[in-house]
Amino acid sequence: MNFTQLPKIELHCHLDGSVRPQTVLALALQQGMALPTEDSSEIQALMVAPPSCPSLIEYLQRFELPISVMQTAEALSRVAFEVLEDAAAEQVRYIEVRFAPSFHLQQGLGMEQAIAAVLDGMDKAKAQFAIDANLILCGMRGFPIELCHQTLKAGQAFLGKGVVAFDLAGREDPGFSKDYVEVCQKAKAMGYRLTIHAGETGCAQNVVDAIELLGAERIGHGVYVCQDAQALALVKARKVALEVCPTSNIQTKAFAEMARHPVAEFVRDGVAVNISTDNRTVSDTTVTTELDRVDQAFVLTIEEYRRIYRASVAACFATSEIKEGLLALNDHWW
Ligand SMILES: O=c1[nH]cnc2c1ncn2[C@@H]1O[C@H](CO)[C@@H](O)[C@H]1O
Ligand SMILES: [Zn+2]
Repeated sequence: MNFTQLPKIELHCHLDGSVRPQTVLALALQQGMALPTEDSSEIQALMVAPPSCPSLIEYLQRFELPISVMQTAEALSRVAFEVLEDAAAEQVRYIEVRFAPSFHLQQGLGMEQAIAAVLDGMDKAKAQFAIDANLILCGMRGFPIELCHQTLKAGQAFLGKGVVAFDLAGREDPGFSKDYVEVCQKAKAMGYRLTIHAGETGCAQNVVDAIELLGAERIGHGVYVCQDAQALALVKARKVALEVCPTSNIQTKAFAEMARHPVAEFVRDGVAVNISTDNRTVSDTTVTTELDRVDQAFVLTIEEYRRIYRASVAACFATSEIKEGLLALNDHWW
C-alpha cells in the first residue's frame, strides 16, 4: 500500500529525539558550543541509534547531543517548529509531541519557560502548515521524583493551551509503577491525561500496573503484552491504545526483526493501535516509513489502516472538534 498521501496521526514523538542533524549543527555553532565534528552527516551518525543497539539504555544515550543544544527558548522553539514542519510534510495531520522539561534547565531556563518555548514553536508551525498538535510533558524515571511534581506544576498553566498530558519515560524497571502512584494521581486531579511508557522491553506486568495502579489511558509501546494473555485481555477490555513504534522496538532489541513484531497481530485482534516514530532522528524514520515497514512485513489492508487511523483519533488527547475534523479527513480520503 502507498501511505505517502494518506492522512496520518502521530501520538508518540519525542522532541529531543527528532531534531534535524543540521539543526543540531547550526544551534551548536550559534551557541559557540564545541562539537566532535562539524559535518552534518557525521552528526547524524552520532544521533541515530544503530539497528542493533545493545539495549534501551544505549538507545537513550543518543539524546545527550541534541539535549545539549536545546537549552535556550530560541532553540526549543525552533526544534518544535521543525518537528511539526517535518511531520506535516508527510501528511501527519495531528501530532502529540513530548519532551521532559527537566532536561532543559542546564543554562538557566525555568520549566515554565521551556514549555512556553516549545508551545511557541508549535503554534507558529500550526499557523503555517496543515497540522494540529498538542504537547505531552514527560517525567523521567531514574531521576528524583520531585522533578515529576515540579513538571506537573510548571505545566499547569498551559493545560488547555497546548499541554494535554503527562507521561513517564526513560529506563523501565520491573515494578516501577508503585513509586509513581502519587504523581499520577496528582496529574489526573490537575487535569492531565495520562500515557505511560511500559512493556517496551520485556515486562508485560508493567503494562498491567500502569493501567491499574497509575490509571494510564494509553501506553507508550506496550508491545510485550504479546507474551501475556491476561495483560493483552486487560488492554483490550479497557480499550487502552498502544502507541507502537516498530523501528525503535527493533533498535532496542525488543524484537529481533520486524517479522516477529506483534503490531499486525494486535491490529487484527482488535487492540487499539497507533503507529508512531518514537524518535524521528534517533530511529531515523518517519510515520510513513514505519507504516511501509509494517506493510512490507505483514501486508496491511486499507481496512486495517483505517482501523489504525480511527483508533488513533479515538485515543488522541485532542478536543472533540479536532477529532471530528480528523475523522472527516478519513471520509474524504477513502
Ligand atoms: O522509547 C523510549 N523509551 C523510554 N524513554 C524514551 C524513549 N525515547 C525517548 N525516551 C526518553 O524520553 C526523554 C524525553 O523526551 C528523552 O530524553 C529520552 O531519555
Ligand atoms: Zn518513547
